[in-house]
Amino acid sequence: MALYLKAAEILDKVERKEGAVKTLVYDSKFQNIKQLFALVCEAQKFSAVLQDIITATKLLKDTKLRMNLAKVLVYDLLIGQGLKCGGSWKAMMTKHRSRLQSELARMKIKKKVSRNQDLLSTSSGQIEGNQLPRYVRVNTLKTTVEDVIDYLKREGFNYHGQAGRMEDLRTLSGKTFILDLHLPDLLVFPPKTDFHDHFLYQAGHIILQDKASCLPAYLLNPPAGAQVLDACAAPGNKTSHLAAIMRNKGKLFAFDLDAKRLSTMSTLLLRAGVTCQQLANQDFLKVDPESPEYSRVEYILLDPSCSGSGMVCLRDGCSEPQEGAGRLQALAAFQLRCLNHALRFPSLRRLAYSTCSIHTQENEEVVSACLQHNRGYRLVPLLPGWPERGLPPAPVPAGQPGHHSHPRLLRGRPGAPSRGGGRGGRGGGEGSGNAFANQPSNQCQTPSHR
Ligand SMILES: C[S@@+](CC[C@H](N)C(=O)[O-])C[C@H]1O[C@@H](n2cnc3c(N)ncnc32)[C@H](O)[C@@H]1O
Repeated sequence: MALYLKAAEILDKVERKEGAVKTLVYDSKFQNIKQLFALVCEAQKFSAVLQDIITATKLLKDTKLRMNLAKVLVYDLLIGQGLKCGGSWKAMMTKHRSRLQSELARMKIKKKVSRNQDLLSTSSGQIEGNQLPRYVRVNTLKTTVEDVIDYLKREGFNYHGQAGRMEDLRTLSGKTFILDLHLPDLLVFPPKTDFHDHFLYQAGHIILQDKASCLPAYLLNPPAGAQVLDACAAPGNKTSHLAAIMRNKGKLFAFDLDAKRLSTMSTLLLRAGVTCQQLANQDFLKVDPESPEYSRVEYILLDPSCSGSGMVCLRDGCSEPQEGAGRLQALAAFQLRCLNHALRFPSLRRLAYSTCSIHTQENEEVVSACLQHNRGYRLVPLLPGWPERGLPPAPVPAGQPGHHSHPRLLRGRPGAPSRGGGRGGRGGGEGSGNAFANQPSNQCQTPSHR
């Protein structure tokens, strides 16, 4: 019962705009945070469907339940894994079960869908995530883009070549797909195309990874043979992308604090054919940059824990994601510590920092603060065709070391490999991106969303 009361309370608070789901769940002190978070997210996702069922069956009148309490109970009864309570609530809900089930079935027939999931895109509470293209990264450790395209064509998919503009990604429908505009190993399918049971996915030939999540490794672009460090790595999608870019040659140190996530990562990397990794269940902040083991680390990917406010699935139903100020501050402080720590590796040439947050506190402000403390580093312009740049970092005060009158116009050392701006890039001029530099040999770049 406590689970449902707490979940309903959080939904009430979200409606009153008292905070984002993740923060409210986190702050609830409920003993099983994961279970609570999953229930709240699902009930919120299916909110419009649940409301329609509850209204049509007059459940509130008959049971005297509040709407959000009814929603979480009906969710678990009809869509989730069954009620996790006993006593009077279970008896009450069981009494109404067949009426509620009939209403759900009627709704599916009316909308001409067979799965509960498919009700989402047709309900009034349409979710944004459902409208995003399905991105599929070709795992070049196991296959080639050409082979995957051929395979899918033989299965009846129509390949429309490389996208020429962003609009091409939005107009995909049916069994069509295209090659992404920016990333050479990324295929784009219409929203909701499901590959989870597909042979190519099961065999690790394709990875289901959003475009935003592909940017950090793509932009870091470590060459084959390099020594690379992935600081907060699990579950490892970016790690496997890095390994693919390095063609499994070199060394990829990957750390994560969470043993369970690291073990999942280990399985995923095996499936993806990654062999150049060295995993460690370790706090990155306790990794010694001066250790001889890391003396040749030249590339670091830093994708630390964040508020997740930029993840579409977590924003569903919230018009304006709101984080508790205290939590954001704590996250930003942690991210800054990680970033400052990463810049202490003596051979570091380039670092990619990413979050899936939409808050400037976790993005631009962290980068600005870091650059203020690490005058040997600068941002460099990458991916010039990318439309979103975020805010420029606070300028270094005039007269102080590292001051540049037009920091956005500075670039990394000529010849230092960089996507979009240097070797192997796609052209584009100085200052065309969210990138800064001040010491020739070190680069720090910030794709700000995963
Ligand atoms: C955003 S997730 C990383 C996602 C991953 N880069 C990917 O693409 O699959 C952040 C990860 O950082 C880990 N983490 C948090 N604090 C850490 C620390 N001090 N040291 C190492 N890992 C940490 C968390 O366990 C979590 O798995």
